[in-house]
Amino acid sequence: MASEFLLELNDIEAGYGRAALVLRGLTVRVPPASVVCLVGPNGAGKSTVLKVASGMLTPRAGNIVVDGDDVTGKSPQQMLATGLSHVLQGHSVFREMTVGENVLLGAYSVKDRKVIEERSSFVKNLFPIVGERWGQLAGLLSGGQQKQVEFARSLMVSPKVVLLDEPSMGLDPKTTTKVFEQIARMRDAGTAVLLVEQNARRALESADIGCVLDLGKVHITGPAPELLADPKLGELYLGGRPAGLPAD
Ligand SMILES: Nc1ncnc2c1ncn2[C@@H]1O[C@H](COP(=O)(O)OP(=O)(O)OP(=O)(O)O)[C@@H](O)[C@H]1O
Repeated sequence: MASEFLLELNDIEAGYGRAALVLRGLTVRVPPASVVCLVGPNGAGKSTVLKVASGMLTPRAGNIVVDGDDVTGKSPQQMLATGLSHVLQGHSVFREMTVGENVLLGAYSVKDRKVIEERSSFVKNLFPIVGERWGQLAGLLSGGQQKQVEFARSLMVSPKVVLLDEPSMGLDPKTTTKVFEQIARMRDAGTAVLLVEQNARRALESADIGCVLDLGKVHITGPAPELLADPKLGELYLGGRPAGLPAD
């Protein structure tokens, strides 16, 4: 029987070295064909959640389940092999390499040339700019186009869930809108997405499910439109009231 969730982080406790815990009993679940968005104040632990999910940080308690299999304690390479692909915060495109070379880096663990060709065609189709600029230096692309190269690279392992850390960072509002459209395309093409964002309101507008993280726990989770419409949540975490709502 297929699992109800592609990724489950259950009751996770995690932190860095001897410092106090950052995550204190956090639970996040990602259903198939969904974009789940984690929002919360600076330093709440959003990026730490993704590091735990991708095996960069081993939790001190709790478990990680991918499509029904407990994968807690696996290395980043093993997590990638189980179907979790992490796109880190900031820009990770190699500017002096071509777009194609950047994308193919994501397929370094894939040995079958035919599979690599099939997946290359898939990402070129999903992100047309990647196909159009395949042979050009990646450094010549705009910030939003480079993001698409990063997304394409992450899809070359055919992941179950892509983990996106602040995909809108450094992008102007128009480009941000385009990047969120590309994220929805990834979901529609069959890859679930867990993303974290500072730009909470904008991210929730494009997400299916929202999770509000504070003090190392998820305090509220639900359909993103409901979270967006909640005036209390708006004031506390989303930088103001929903549009059109009168003041008390
Ligand atoms: N490598 C690290 N070593 C030690 N502490 C760290 C490390 N990375 C993060 N932290 C600490 O963990 C806490 C949570 O950080 P994290 O980056 O997960 O938060 P965040 O919610 O993503 O923040 P932001 O929105 O500002 O990016 C912070 O107090 C931070 O200082």
